Amino acid sequence: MTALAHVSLEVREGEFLSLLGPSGCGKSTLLRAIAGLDPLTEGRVLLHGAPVVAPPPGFGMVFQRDVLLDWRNVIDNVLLAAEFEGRPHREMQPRAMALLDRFGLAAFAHRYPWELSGGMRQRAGICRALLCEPEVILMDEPFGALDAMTRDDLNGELARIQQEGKRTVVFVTHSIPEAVFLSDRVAVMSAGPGRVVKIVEIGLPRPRPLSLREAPEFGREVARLRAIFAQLGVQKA
Ligand SMILES: Nc1ncnc2c1ncn2[C@@H]1O[C@H](COP(=O)(O)OP(=O)(O)OP(=O)(O)O)[C@@H](O)[C@H]1O
Repeated sequence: MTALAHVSLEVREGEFLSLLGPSGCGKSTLLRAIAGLDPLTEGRVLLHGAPVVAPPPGFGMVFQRDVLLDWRNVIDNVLLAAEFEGRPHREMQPRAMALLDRFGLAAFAHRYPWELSGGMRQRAGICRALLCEPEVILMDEPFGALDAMTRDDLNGELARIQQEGKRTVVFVTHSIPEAVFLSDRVAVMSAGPGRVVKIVEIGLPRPRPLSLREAPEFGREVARLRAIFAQLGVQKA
């Protein structure tokens, strides 16, 4: 089957771009293609003009389910990112600890993944993705399996982190409000085969506190995206 067709998408340096669309429209496939994780049958992905054929150094990834190693404690799971980049644990340990602290996991640094809740595991996965200060962060529905309150917290934290470092983030989500809250631009996708049908600029100012979600301008952006999906015949994205 053809998972994606005629996708043309430019991600700008330092922007937060979401891939938003219904289940099965190819969001994960596109993200994996960008990461160089899956070979393409046609087309290409370029990073600073050079083709991506394998995960480039300087990419951080967070998946739908955390991929922590059960036999390593939390800080050693975070430090795995340093190992992949050939950087010594000693050098990266303070940063790993600072990240764990920021994500409320300092007290759990020496616990094992099976001793943590789902939200804590996902936070540890985010710390790992951020450890080596990646130029690009790719996130595949990282908060999809979390309860609403944890999801809110992590949305706020992610918005702050992206702003501080002006990092490029490509973020997959089903949730229109989540995409509006986090993004500079939203790539609206539809299925059969997967394609990007529209790119929507989100005109909300930054920084964006969580309370912004109660503001009328936030509701207007959400309604604008819902209307696009309704037009496409997708009731629920
Ligand atoms: N390894 C595979 N082999 C065959 N078909 C696949 C494979 N992976 C994905 N697909 C198909 O490709 C399409 C796109 O899948 P993909 O996982 O990218 O969608 P998605 O938008 O991320 O979905 P979801 O939001 O449910 O995770 C789907 O129709 C899926 O069934």
